[in-house]
Amino acid sequence: MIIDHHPFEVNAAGHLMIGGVDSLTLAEKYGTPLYVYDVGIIRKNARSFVQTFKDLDVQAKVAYASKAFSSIAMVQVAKQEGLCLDVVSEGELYTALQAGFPTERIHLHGNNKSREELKMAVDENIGCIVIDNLYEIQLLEEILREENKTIDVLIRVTPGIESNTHQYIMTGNEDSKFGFNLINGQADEAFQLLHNHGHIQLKGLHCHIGSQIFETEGFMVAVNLLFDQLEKWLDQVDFVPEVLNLGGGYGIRYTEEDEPLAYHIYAEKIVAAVRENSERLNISLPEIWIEPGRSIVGNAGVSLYTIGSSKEIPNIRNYVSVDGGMADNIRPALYEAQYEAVLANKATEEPTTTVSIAGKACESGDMLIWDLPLPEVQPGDVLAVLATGAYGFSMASNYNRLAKPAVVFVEDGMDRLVVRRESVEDIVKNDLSYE
Ligand SMILES: Cc1ncc(COP(=O)(O)O)c(C=O)c1O
Ligand SMILES: N[C@@H](CCCC[NH3+])C(=O)O
Repeated sequence: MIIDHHPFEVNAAGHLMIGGVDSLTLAEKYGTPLYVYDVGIIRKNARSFVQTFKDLDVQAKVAYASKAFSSIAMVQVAKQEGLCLDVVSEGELYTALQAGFPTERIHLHGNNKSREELKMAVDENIGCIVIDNLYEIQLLEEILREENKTIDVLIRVTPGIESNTHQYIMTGNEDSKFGFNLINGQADEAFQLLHNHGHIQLKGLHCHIGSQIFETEGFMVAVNLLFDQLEKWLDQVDFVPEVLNLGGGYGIRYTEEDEPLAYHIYAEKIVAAVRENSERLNISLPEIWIEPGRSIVGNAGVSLYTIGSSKEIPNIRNYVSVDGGMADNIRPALYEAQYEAVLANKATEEPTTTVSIAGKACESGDMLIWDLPLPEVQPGDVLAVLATGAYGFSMASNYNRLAKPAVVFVEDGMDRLVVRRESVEDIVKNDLSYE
């Protein structure tokens, strides 16, 4: 059964339960489309990374990559769990500040950070800036000189690894817009500028090899490549890194075909590789940082939709349309991402039909799921698309001027609205008249 691949229960009435609440009650109370998160699952995911490092007795920081899902409530959960926070823009940083997130636990990323974003980071005394390019170094130097301040940084390097994932979400390969390439000497150029800098404290290196990765080999190779470079800097100028950040990318289960590793396995393998290399170089073990995004929130999120019209094309396909689609989940259209779904009101009924789930946008590509086995579908049924917690809300748009759905958190049988549904007034609120 589809529901067996996902961490949700079904009640005696056959309704999907999320965090101890009947999903139909949520659909009724808040309307659809609706993003619902089981906060208990978010906490469990976060703790499995944090606990592994504790068990291994290594200094580590787990930074939640807030691009996966950023909202004030989510940032507050990350704070409660003792995580650090990876932000990549003024908006994500502002969200963190509004959430009261401790600034020293915030890390700023981005391949084109603006002067304003860098200044905001410096003014707020955030914990670390991950330097991506030479232009950024120039901007940051100017700001720090003007303000006579210092800040901790990591150099983001691109190790030249083709991770086993979709081309658009692969980031560590040589031909990438991110970071300084290790192979062609760009990383060395950044290092020469940054080590022994008056205002910039170089703490170590960062690399992120890609996203939705199901094996540990790529992380091992990345660690080895980072250490090959570090060895040179150790020999040349006695540079010993205090921090190594291995990024995020830990894969989750969207469908039955996905076979993710338990999160502790990634952490254990990374620690083993860093330990082995540190021993080889005879340096102390650097602090290990990771930046999981999808693996913290992905499987905790469910998108609820109401079924509307359908179109049967004999011998070809049955289309069933829902009240959302690519505007609230662009991933199927953008990456051909696959999802599974159940009827929330018939979650354990055997499938009797196969339908393709269409969104309501004026776009043929607005399909959420192709060929989904379901029980008999009626208008008004609630469809629950599973594992939509990462890069759904955060990549949502107002295409066709569709309003963004609300977000509800559920924990221990209690539900709470954490992002209000947009209204049509919200959609036109920045429009100005031209009459
Ligand atoms: C630098 C960096 N860190 C962390 C992440 C989070 O990745 P994921 O959500 O796959 O864990 C990303 C996105 O891929 C990223 O680019
Ligand atoms: N947005 C991508 C992953 C993010 C990549 C970020 N570097 C996805 O939905 O899978």
